[in-house]
Formats: sequence, structure tokens, C-alpha cells
Amino acid sequence: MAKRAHEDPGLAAGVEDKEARREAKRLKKEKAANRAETAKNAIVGNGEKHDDAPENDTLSKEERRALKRAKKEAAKVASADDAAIATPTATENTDAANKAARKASKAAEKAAKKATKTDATDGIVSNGESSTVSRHAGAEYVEDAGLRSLPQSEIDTFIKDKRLAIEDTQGQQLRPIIDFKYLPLDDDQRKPFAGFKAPTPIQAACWPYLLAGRDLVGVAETGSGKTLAFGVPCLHHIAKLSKANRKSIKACIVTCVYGGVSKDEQRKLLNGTHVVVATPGRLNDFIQEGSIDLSSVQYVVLDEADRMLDTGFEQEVRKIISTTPATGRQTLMFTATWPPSVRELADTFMSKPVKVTIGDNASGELRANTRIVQEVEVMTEQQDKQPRLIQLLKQYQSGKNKQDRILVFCLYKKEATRIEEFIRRRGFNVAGIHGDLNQHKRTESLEAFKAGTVPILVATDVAARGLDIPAVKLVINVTFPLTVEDYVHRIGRTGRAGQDGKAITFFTDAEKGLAGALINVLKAAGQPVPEELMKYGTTVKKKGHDAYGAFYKDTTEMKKATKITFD
Ligand SMILES: Nc1ncnc2c1ncn2[C@@H]1O[C@H](COP(=O)(O)OP(=O)(O)OP(=O)(O)O)[C@@H](O)[C@H]1O
Repeated sequence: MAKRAHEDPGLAAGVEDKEARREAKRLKKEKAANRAETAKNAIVGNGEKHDDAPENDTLSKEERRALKRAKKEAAKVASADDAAIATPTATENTDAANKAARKASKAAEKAAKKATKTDATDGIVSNGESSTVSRHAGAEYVEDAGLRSLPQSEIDTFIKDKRLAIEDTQGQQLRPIIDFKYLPLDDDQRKPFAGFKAPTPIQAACWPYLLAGRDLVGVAETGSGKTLAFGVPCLHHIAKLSKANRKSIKACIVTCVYGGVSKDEQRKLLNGTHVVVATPGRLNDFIQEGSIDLSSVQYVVLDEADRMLDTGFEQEVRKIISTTPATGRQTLMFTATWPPSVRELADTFMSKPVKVTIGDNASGELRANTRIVQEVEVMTEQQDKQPRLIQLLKQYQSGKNKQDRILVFCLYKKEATRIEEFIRRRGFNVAGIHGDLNQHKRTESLEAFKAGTVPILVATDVAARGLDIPAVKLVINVTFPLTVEDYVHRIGRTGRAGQDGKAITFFTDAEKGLAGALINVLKAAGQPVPEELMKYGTTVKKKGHDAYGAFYKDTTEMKKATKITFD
């Protein structure tokens, strides 16, 4: 039974020791409070603490271990305390307890010091002010002095001219990196854009937030350079890791670009890989068979994010994300189209993301690249399509344009095969890419088209998204896709990287349900709307197709956010 100190004078020394231990504990608590204060200072603009500035997230593995040790020691001290109370003769234990208390206190102090240091280096210096956002361990962004010293008017002009909107519920304000020279990279990391003049708007706007470790949704038209927008900070992040910490997969980029490469080949490549780029299905296959481990991943990108989150892929993506760390993970979503049906779902994977939208489109309306001239030809008869297609091919591949690349989209694999054959029989040099062809054939077709040796490629929607084929002059939609989002992606294979492009679309009664949404896309891009299309009406069906409709909720945009004005 516990004895009180005054009942036994022999306990006096023990009481003093206890006092000392209490003092040690108090000190430790104080340090923890300081540490919490440091974390609290990891705030963004509006003074709210960032949800994800948890103590442990900012610590390295080593630091976490030290903290764990410290906690253990503290627990030992606590039990030693109890023992001292419970056993009058516990004085002989107090030396050990004192030692443990000192050790625990020291370890906690060390961890706190390290943590403070980490928090400090996670800081962001922007506009001359020093503030801290410790979203992810190691995330560090110090705004370049040159960028900081630019007159605000120059930044404002850039934002206005590029029609850039940044929404951040955290109110963090970071200047867009309007010139490559303001990127904190070494020479090696500059190679991917060595030939480019300036960052594209989506790159300029996203880079600072991504380098600062923030979660982010980036919405920008097709061909606007989104790949480097997430790729550059990804590689920078990995390059910064110590060799020991770089052993496993650190970044995972999930895309829906067509797959089909042999598993064996890919499995071999996984060894020693830092970045994995994969389709959801293949990635889950590897996770299930245990050939890939994403538990050390710190950077997750959903490219073509709307597609990744729609009914076809959502569960696959959920499974993948559940195998990555829940905290300390930076999650990014990039897309050219951002239907309301997936916005709320997207939020469930991210923590207070910044939203960057290019093109006066803060609400994320469905928008096509405005450099693409869009023509819609309404046809009453399906059989009118083939002769018209040949007419167009002749027209656009004549004289000096003989080798111009033309991408012809069909809806179904069988249709694509039929159209490819039909075009070939008419004397054109053509290749095909669709799901019925084996990977070897697909790659061969794609390479020939890219190289320009085969200037016409007939494709299904496997080639609608993500494929970057330079200098496609014309996209012809022989059959309209199942959604208007897919239409925007299909035509987005032309007009890339600042070039002009053209898209000609055959539209028949069969697609009349999509007429309203198509009219909106045409109008938003300043394109003419043919009378014959208007006759189908302008109603936009919320549930155009299962792939987008099943989870449709008539939500407004993302949660209310502060629009940054950079004043
Ligand atoms: N800063 C830049 N200046 C000029 N060209 C660039 C720049 N950044 C990227 N590009 C080029 O622009 C093209 C399109 O880029 P990318 O494929 O990243 O577009 P995207 O926005 O991801 O398109 P999509 O939505 O269709 O997938 C690529 O050929 C890329 O090399």
C-alpha cells in the first residue's frame, strides 16, 4: 500500500528526488509545449493552424525514433515514480529513475531541438516575410530573392494576363515562378525544360506551392504543360532526400494512359525505382502480388484526376492510396476537366489543397483549349461519314501539308479497325491504335505516327488522354465520344504547347443528348455553334453517361476559399 512521505522520514530523500523528477517532467512538458508552439507557428496566412502540421510529420525517421525513445524513458520514469511511492525502500531505485529522467529529458530536448530546426527549414520566405508551413517533412521552399524583389505590378500583370486563379483556404500567398531562373534547382534538374523559354502558367503557379509541400489541384487546358508542373517538384523532392532515405519508391504517379506492357518487364524495372508511373489496374496487380511497396511514398499524383476518380477507377485509386502513408504524404491532382461529380471525392484524398485554375475558370467549368478551332458537322445519315472523312483527309493532306499529322477518333474498337481499313484502301498511309491490338502493334503505330512516317492515326479513346504527340494538325471525330469531357481531351491532342490546332467533329442524332454540353464548350471557347446543333436544344444533362454520372451530386465548387489577389 502506498505510504505518505511524512509517515516515514526515510522517505525525505525520495521526496526530493521525486521533486527533481517532477521538475524534469515539467521541463519536458514545457519543451513539448514549445514544440507545439513551433508547430502552431506552422500556420498559413489566415492564422489557422494547418491540419497537417502534426508533430511527427515534420520529423525524420531518426527524430521520430528519438522521440519514441524519449517517450519510453518518460514512461519508465513515471512507473519509477509510482514505485517510489509504493515502496518506502525505493530510494535505491531513484538513482536509476533520476538517470532515466535526465536521459528522457535530454532525448526529448534533442528531438524538440531537431524538430524546431526542421520546422524552421520548412519555412517559406515570401515577399520578404518569413512564415512557416510544415506540410511535409523536408518540404522547403525559399522564394528566390530575385522573384521576391520584383515589383508587385509585374506579378499582378502575369496573373491577369495568364488568367490565373489560386484558391487557398489557408490563405498562403506565393508568387508564381514566372521564370525558370527563380526555380531553386540545380543544373541537372533543369534539363527537362532546358529548351523552353518560360514556364507555362500552370507550372508557374503550382511550383511554389508544390515545393512548399502543399496538396494541390491543378486545372488547366490540354497540352498546357501539367506534366512538368507536377514532375519538377517531384524530382526535386526526391533529389533532396539522403541516399539512405531514397532507397524505396518515393513518388507514385497514377495515370489512365493506356497500358498493356508485359508485367515481367515492368516487374524487373521496379527494383531500385524512386518514381512509379502506372495505370491503376497494373499498380494494384503489383500491390496484390507483393512486387511493389508504396509504404514509403511521399508524393502521390493523380494525373487526369477526373477520370481517376470517376466510377470506373475510384475503387482502384482508393486501394492504391490506402497503401501509401496517411500522413506526411503530398497529394496532387491534375486535370484539364474537373466535373463537379468528382470534386468532393477528391477532397477526401487531400488535406486542405490549394486549387490552381488557368483561364478565367475558377469554378472549373468544362473548357477546351482555346487555341483549337472547333468545327462541328451535323449529319443526318451515318453513311455520310465515310465519304466526308475522305474528303477531309484529301483536303488537309494536300501539297505542302501532305505529311501533316491527323488523328481520327472512333468510339469502338471494331469501328476503328473498319475505318482504318477504309482509309488504307483509299490510298492513305495510316496506322491504328486501340484495345484490340497487342502492345507491340500499338507502340509501333504510335511511334510511326510520332515520327511522322505514318501521318494518319485512327484511334479509340485509349489515345484521348495524356498522349503528347507533337504537331498533330487536325483531330477528326468520326463518332462522338461518350462524354463531352472525352471530347475535350480528344481534341486536346492538337493545339499543344502553345501551338494552334483544329478539330472537326461529326455529330449525329445518336449523340443528341450531349448537344447542350457540347454547345457550352463551343461557346466558352468562342467557337461558332452550327444551327443544326442548336436544334437539339441546349439542355445539359447532368447524367450524360454512367462513367461520370453515378456519383453526380449537384454541388457547388470546392469549399469556400480565399481568392488570392496579391496586393
Ligand atoms: N514551359 C514550357 N514551354 C514550352 N513547352 C512546354 C513547356 N512545358 C511543357 N511543354 C511541352 O508542352 C507539351 C504538352 O505538355 P503536357 O503533355 O505536360 O500537357 P498536359 O497539360 O499534361 O496535357 P494533357 O491534359 O492533354 O495531358 C509537351 O510536349 C511538353 O514538352
